[in-house]
Amino acid sequence: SEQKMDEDWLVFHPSPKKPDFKLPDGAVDAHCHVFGPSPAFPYAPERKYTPCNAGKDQLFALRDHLGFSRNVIVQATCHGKDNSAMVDACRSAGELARGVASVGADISAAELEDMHAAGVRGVRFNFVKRLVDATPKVVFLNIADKIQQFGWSIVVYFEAADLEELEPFLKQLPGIIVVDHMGRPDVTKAVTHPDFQRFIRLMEENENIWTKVTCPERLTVAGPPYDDVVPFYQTIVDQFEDRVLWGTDWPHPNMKSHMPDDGALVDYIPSIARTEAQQQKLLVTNPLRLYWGS
Ligand SMILES: O=C(O)/C=C(\C=C(/O)C(=O)O)C(=O)O
Repeated sequence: SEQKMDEDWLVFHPSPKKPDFKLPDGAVDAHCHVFGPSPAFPYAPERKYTPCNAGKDQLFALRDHLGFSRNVIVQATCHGKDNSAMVDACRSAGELARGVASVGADISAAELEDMHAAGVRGVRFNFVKRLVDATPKVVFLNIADKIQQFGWSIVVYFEAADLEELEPFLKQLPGIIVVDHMGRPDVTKAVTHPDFQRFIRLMEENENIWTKVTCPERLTVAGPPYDDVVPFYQTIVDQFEDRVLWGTDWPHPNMKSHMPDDGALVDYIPSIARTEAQQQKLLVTNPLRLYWGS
């Protein structure tokens, strides 16, 4: 039966603007999701929120509207370990989409092979307490070992307060690790604050750790135009331009303060990556290398 979205859920922007910023040819929206539509693709019983339906056709229409060529579709916690909506979207898009799945320790090589054939190229380990219950780290280490044969990478989602405790675990993970939203820094503390400097040092000391310079709407305290968040992105892009990715985060789960216009988010890119060379790496070279092996 139909699963009703949460009362306080903000639905994605119904008519995003055409961006003023012209995306480079082949640009990749490297962090986005598909939700349902339920009941065809039901939400997980263990979920901590129930989203609006936001299916593959709407995602691909947004891709075309904004001027992107490809998507990396990341499994969201509302679908738990049922990756069917994401895999279906990857299959429909063929070479134009890759996926990042959420799997359990019991995942089989055959299941991984099926997902790889559909375009999945990574797994996601989520540590955000409001989204998931804790998973023993040994489970993640087992999954990390299982995916090496496929050359997959690992997306990790955590909050800045958890980085110190997570750091030894992150350093144990093999392959490329991609941190969602810069590990969610507290932007009321300066870029020079020890907390963000811990994240910078993590990237300095570990060449295999990348990050997404995404979701100013989540990190901001000041609100649009997100002046309090942009210096954090600029610091990361200026220092690690070969290890950054960008994405819309459409359909923007769990936004309560406001719902960004996806076209307006694209227009922030030139303030995040201030040179054409940085924009080319952020939007094309880096995601193609990581998810299309080219
Ligand atoms: O979409 C995001 O990256 C952020 C959020 C949600 C998820 O990632 C998810 O449910 O998997 C959030 O911060 O609520």
